[in-house]
Amino acid sequence: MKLLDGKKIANDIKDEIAVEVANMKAAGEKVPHLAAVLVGNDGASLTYVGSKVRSCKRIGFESTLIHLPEETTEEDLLKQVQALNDNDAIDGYIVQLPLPRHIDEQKVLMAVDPNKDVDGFHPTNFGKMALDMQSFIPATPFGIMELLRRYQVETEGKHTVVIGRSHIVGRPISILMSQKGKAANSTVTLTHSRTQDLRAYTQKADIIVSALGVPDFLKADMVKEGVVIIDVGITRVADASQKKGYYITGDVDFNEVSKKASHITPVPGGVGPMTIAMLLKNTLLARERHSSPS
Ligand SMILES: Nc1nc(=O)c2c([nH]1)NC[C@@H]1CN(c3ccc(C(=O)N[C@@H](CCC(=O)O)C(=O)O)cc3)C=[N+]21
Repeated sequence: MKLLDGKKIANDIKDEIAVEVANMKAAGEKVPHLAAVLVGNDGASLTYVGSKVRSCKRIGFESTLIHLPEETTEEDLLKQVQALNDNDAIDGYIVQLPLPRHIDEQKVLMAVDPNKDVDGFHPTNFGKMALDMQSFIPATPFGIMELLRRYQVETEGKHTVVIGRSHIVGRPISILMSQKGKAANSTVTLTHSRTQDLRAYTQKADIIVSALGVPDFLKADMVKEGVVIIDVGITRVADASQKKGYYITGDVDFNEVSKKASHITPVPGGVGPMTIAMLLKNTLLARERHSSPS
């Protein structure tokens, strides 16, 4: 069994980006500037956004955190988004999800300038991705593809079973895994909560991408020997014996499934850190695309 060490690969990627940023600085160029908008005080969101800001510092990016109160109106958030679109100093930004219930998420995502949409959530970027055109690829699926590539996991002709059809993971990874050319060339089955007899699919899968958010959902008897496991689930489970009051766990029964898997991502330390690294990568790409004509 080989551990797909997202934490290590994410650090490698950050080091590579840091070198490029240093070169930009040395050439007197503007360095990438990432902004994040956070509405409210959701615990997990605070953790992720904090981690993004720290990573920016480490690799030499400029970063701006716009932290708005929970009561922020949709109108005010849309104004903030417009201001970021208009601000030439900002190369890319994200609006952290989930947003408070009184704000229409779709309206906000639609308002983001596609050229600054380093989350890749705007329909223009999503559509371009689906058509194999240059775009911003959502950070989590981008991170999964990069992890598979760097560990040279064979995907061509393999059967990939995706569990979950969310807009930010399941749906885009199903598109990326099926892409042709130099890409994954995998045969994809996208399963979800209405799938009948899910285990009939997972038992046949060469690669499983689980993005469900149900702890310990995927058990050893649901997979075949030699399977590649990508665990995207991240659930905080309350536990008074932990310093933070919770522990983090994935969708996969790691102890048992890892005995059968050829490759497996841990949680934490797998897909999560890769998500942050690829967000930074997208911001670097945004800077490069903004500074070159075309
Ligand atoms: N606009 C937007 N873009 C996102 O990309 C986005 C979002 N909203 N909302 C929430 C999800 C989730 N997400 C994660 C990022 C890093 C870790 C991560 O670093 N996880 C660590 C553990 C972190 C912890 O201690 O909680 C790990 O798996 O090792 C996890 C999850 C980005 N998301």
